[in-house]
Amino acid sequence: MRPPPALGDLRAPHFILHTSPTGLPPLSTPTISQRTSHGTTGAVLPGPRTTRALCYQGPALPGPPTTRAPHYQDPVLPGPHTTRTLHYQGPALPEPHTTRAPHYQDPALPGPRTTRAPHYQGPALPGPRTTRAPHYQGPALPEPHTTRALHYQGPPLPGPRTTRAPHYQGPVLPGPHTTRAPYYQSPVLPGPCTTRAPHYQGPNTTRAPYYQSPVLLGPCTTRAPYYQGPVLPEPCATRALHYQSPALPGPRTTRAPHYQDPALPGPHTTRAPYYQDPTLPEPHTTRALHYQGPTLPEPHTTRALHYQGPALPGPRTTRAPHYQDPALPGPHTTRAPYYQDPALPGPRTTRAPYYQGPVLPGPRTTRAPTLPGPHTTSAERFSPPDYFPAMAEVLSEAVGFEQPKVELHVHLDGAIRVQTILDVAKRRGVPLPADTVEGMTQIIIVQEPATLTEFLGKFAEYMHVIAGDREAIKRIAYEFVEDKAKEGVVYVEVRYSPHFLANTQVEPIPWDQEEGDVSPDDVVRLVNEGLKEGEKAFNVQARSILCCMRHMPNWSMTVVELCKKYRREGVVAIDLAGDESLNTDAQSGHRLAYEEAVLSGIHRTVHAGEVGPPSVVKEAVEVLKAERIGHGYRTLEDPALYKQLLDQKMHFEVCPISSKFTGACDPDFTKHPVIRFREDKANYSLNTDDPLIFNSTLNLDYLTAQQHMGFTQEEFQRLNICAAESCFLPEEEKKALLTKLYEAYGMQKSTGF
Ligand SMILES: O=c1[nH]cnc2c1ncn2[C@@H]1O[C@H](CO)[C@@H](O)[C@H]1O
Repeated sequence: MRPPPALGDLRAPHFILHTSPTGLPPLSTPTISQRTSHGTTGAVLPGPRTTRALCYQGPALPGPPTTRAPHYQDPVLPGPHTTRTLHYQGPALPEPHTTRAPHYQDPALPGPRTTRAPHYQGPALPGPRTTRAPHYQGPALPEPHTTRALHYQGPPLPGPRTTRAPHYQGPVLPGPHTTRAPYYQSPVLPGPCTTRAPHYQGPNTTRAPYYQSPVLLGPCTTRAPYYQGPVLPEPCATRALHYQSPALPGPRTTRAPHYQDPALPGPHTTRAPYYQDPTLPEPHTTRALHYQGPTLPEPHTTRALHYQGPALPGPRTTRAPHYQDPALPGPHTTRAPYYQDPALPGPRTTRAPYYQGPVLPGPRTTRAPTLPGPHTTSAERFSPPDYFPAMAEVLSEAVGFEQPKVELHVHLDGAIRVQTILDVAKRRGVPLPADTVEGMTQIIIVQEPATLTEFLGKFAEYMHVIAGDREAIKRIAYEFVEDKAKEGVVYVEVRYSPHFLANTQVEPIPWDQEEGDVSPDDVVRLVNEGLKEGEKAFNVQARSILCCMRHMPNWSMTVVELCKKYRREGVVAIDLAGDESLNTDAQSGHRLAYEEAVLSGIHRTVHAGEVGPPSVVKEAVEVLKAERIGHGYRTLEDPALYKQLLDQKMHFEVCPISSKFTGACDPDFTKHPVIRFREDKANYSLNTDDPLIFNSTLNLDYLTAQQHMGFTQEEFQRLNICAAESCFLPEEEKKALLTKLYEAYGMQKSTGF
């Protein structure tokens, strides 16, 4: 038997190359004259000059050395001179002259000499010698000879005995045994009996993950994640996550996260996170998260870790936390926290380590945290502030409202015990700037009214200690419930970003962590466990809300999937948190996630109108279908919108102390929007938001409302009943909670508000 020719041996023994007159091989594909020393002729082979396939590498051919041309795949080799096709790697063929298609791997073919072509996807094979499609791995097929190909994408299967596609894991399908294959991609999901994509668990029809049809009708349609199709024709269409086409046609279009094309044409375009091109042409463009480029050329640009807001107006630009360039040019610049350059040029200058206050007014002035006068220095001599407005009230142990309370808006990562941060840091060997509760508290807390952006920077002081540590994550959830019990809370919905506490499967890994093994999914399970154990130990009902983050639209689909996955383990809703001053309109990631939440029956709340304008509230309600609004203070600036929300009994999650320290509201509490809410008998609640960072408690929020805004016990009762009515518990459990409150308040249910 003749061995097959090696790749470098094409001309021998069967090939003759027609070479060019120069003697060199021609540039075009050489003509191959085919010949054989054996004159045998198979039925399908045209003549005696058959040859071996180019690159044939199969086993020795059993018969005489006839062969087929490259890529020849006719399975019906009738006679004794058949051969193997290119790349054949199957098992030994049982009979001398049959052949198998390439990649065919089922050894159990029932009949003699039958075979199917690779990738066969046709209908049921009629006779006893049928076979399965390549790679088919599904369960036993109910009928003896039928089969469906993997990746079946046809219309609904008509009869009761059709099969399920391999890997199908969805819920029970409504019709008798029909199904769609995984990767079903039909855009026309018409009626109530259409099926769900794999993993889909919601009540209504939906599109499959990875849905890619480009023909979405109408101006406001969205594209699926991973959409990579052609340019979208309508102005309001959003771009898919990972969309990378530079040809965005209209003004105000946004770029997908990870978009990195520097040639953004219009004045309103935004840059994606991770954008790192230093040559931003327009004065009002913003810099992306983690921007690390050179000095910014224009006076109004800014840098800030996480800062993504609009251009800062004046020459007092700020530097990002962690910024360490000592060459700060102007008189009003500030130093970043951690700035430690000893070579500060002028007299009396100093920077307290970890200084995070607002822009300092004069040249070279400085303040250690909370030092009262100008030009003072030394963080060591720092003592706790006496101007913190509510501190005296805490010390007096006055209680604003002693009856059972419901809290709906509190961030788990903004409600950690300082002692726990210290303990975990010690156990993990994480250095911290202070090793006492007092010292660390002073570093973490917001000392005076700041901006939301500055406030959000505070999380960076300690999140790296807790994130990625299973024990710590579970512990903070458990301790949180204990703290709420002590505050007289009987039902709480606590929120957090699973991504912010993870150190793997999150892009980018937050808080400068090394990659680890705690995924957002793990985080949710750990928090669920901690809350559950806390519930048992402290007799508080605790549910959770998972946060999408404004600056991370590419996390949002995962967030909604986690909501769906853990809806039976205490996760009740999705939220959108983070810096509202970001230009987020048409951020498809959030929009798609909220669409999915609607379709899946996941409850929805959105941070809106805290520092952002009423349009953000409107968008939250109309586009994201929010059922509650986080904060919502600035709704009052749009009377029509406010009236509409009053009429529809929209719930406002009000956080009085928070609103002062994030700069959301006038620090004068007598001017607080919640007074208007009260007067209008709006549906709202009182909440702490981030008690760690505001150094506050729920009692302090109630005391503030009582002492500075004239709230009565009756109003406290009313707002707690509003909170219970707007909570995200299932109806039955909500009723039980309401009954508990009515009893505690000594009310008949009918006297509700
Ligand atoms: O008042 C707030 N407004 C907007 N975002 C907030 C506020 N408080 C906390 N977070 C953000 O929500 C994340 C998840 O809990 C926190 O890490 C913080 O970044």
